[in-house]
Amino acid sequence: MSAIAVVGSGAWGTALAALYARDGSAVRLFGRDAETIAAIGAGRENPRYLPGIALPASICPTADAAEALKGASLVLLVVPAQSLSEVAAGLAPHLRSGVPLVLCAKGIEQGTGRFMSDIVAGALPGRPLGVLSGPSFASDVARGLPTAVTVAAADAEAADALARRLSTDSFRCYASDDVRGVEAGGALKNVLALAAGIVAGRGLGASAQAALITRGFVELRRLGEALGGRPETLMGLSGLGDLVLTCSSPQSRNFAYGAALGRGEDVTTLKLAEGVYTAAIAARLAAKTSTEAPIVETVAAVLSGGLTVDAAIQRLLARPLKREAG
Ligand SMILES: NC(=O)C1=CN([C@@H]2O[C@H](COP(=O)(O)OP(=O)(O)OC[C@H]3O[C@@H](n4cnc5c(N)ncnc54)[C@H](O)[C@@H]3O)[C@@H](O)[C@H]2O)C=CC1
Ligand SMILES: O=C(CO)COP(=O)(O)O
Repeated sequence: MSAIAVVGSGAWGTALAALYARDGSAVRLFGRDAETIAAIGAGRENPRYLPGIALPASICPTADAAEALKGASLVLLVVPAQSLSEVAAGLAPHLRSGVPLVLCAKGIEQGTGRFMSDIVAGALPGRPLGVLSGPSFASDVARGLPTAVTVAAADAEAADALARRLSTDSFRCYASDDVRGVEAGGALKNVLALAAGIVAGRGLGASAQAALITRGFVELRRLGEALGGRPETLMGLSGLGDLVLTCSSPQSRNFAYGAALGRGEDVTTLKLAEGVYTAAIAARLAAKTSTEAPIVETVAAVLSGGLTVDAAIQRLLARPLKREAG
């Protein structure tokens, strides 16, 4: 099989590298952190981001972008959303034309409101793009546990081809031509997972948790549609599917971050929680599109320090009553 280059050697990049290496692809894993790259090469483990999970010996880790991308027929971009613009621009000299880029981050660029596909279309114009998103914890995928995700491309046949290429025996990819819907689902579920974590951390109970997830999904769907996604996509793996996963498991870094906030703990040492960076811009996009998104707005206000957790809960509960379908 042809070579896959994975750009980003954090938890998700390492997991995807392990997935495709086990599936028989030649995989090069590029990371900027030479220490982590050396550790992966020497110990067949990513001690910083996926400790305790054995990685296939066939993964070729490298800190050299040119080496990683040389001859690759598929490139997975797996760096955090706020770094994607810088990383994509740095890859330009090393990328062959026509090689598909698959965007695996879940977020919205803070300063600009751009989704991942907009960022890469700007930094690397004219490249075929796909977006991969859905319920998939890195540690599950790295261990070979099964899941299903969505792979989107603007052209339906290109999406079908990418989904075939990215599917393995344990990783089932559904194709979609709704790029924005898939991106919006992946980005917004992180903000709602923060809210679900806050509810859990504050000890508000399972009933509140279910209510929050359900109303959170209404917001994900409403805002996702306002931003150009289709309802059926937002009800799919990248929206509802990933929302269910991350709102119900402390394995989610966003949920864990929210839970720590809910318990009143220090959050400064916690792992990357993309929702922390997406919340404010998602709230701004809701305002810009006149979309009602009270949970997203409340999460943004708590994160900015404008609202305490208790005041946030009171604010959501005291909203004017309304019809459920509205
Ligand atoms: N961890 C998970 O279970 C999943 C994560 N994702 C998404 O994948 C994206 C990446 O997440 P993780 O790998 O989990 O994060 P992580 O925090 O584990 O790793 C981030 C990696 O990106 C690298 N990086 C950061 N800024 C960089 C820059 N400017 N240049 C080069 N490399 C840079 C870091 O060195 C690190 O290797 C996020 O958007 C996340 O939402 C998606 C699905 C599952
Ligand atoms: O997106 C994910 C699983 O699908 C990972 O979620 P967290 O970033 O909250 O851990």
